[in-house]
Amino acid sequence: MSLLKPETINIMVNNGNGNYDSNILAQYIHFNEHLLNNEQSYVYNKILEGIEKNTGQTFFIDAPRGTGKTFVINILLARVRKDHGIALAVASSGIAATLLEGDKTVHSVFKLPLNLTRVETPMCNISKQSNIAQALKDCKLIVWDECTMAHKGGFEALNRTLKDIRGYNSLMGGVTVLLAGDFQQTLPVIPRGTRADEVKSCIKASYLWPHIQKVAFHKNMRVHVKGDTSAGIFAEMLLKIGDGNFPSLEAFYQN
Ligand SMILES: Nc1ncnc2c1ncn2[C@@H]1O[C@H](COP(=O)(O)OP(=O)(O)OP(=O)(O)O)[C@@H](O)[C@H]1O
Repeated sequence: MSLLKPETINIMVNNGNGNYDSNILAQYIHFNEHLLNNEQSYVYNKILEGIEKNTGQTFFIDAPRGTGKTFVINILLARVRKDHGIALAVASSGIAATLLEGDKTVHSVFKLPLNLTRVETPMCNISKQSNIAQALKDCKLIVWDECTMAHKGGFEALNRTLKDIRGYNSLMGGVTVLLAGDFQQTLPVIPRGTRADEVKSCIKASYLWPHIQKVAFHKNMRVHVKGDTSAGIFAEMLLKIGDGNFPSLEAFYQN
């Protein structure tokens, strides 16, 4: 059988029961794995090793816009699913979720409580008899994109729930978790809250944060691979805004 061209491969396709076509996924991996740049490759292999050795680590990829976070995540998802493993992919917002296979928001999949600020030890609203509980028990990888927008209580609720459902008292119940996001974009939104309230509620302020392995991407692949210089200018502008070094639009474009 001849190989499909990368752009014709749709790894989103499954048979509706969550079963993926291993041949299609193998081709997807074949076409894309060797394209990974050095920093992507380092992170990809580190996470893959964690999954294969079942080390139960939680990783955070600090990835500014266009550095290939979605690209790497989708190859990791394909790697797990090709071998019929369960990999769950969620995002904090609906828009980001559409870029990941699975197309689900973290609230809809993990049934996060809505009153995170008022409950001291929140748990996800998942019954142990449900299908999602079974999937959480069996899964090899959980990806949470845009986690930087999430309230730390949601992250802690997931940790508590995974420990309970999987019956294992280590971080995230021993499953490999990949968090991704960019703290220089959107922080959690706290209704009528101050800037300090937002900083206090983001996952960096969680007691779990020191236990997470941090890795980072720096190279803007929209510029390097796609030659999209305007994406580079926009990304640079976002970085300056995030660093608090953005004077004004006029001054930015004059430099
Ligand atoms: N190693 C690579 N080889 C070829 N293309 C790549 C590589 N890494 C990323 N790309 C391409 O670069 C573009 C940006 O990558 P991607 O969408 O994964 O970035 P991102 O970090 O998720 O960005 P954003 O946060 O803006 O969504 C995409 O078109 C992607 O296919």
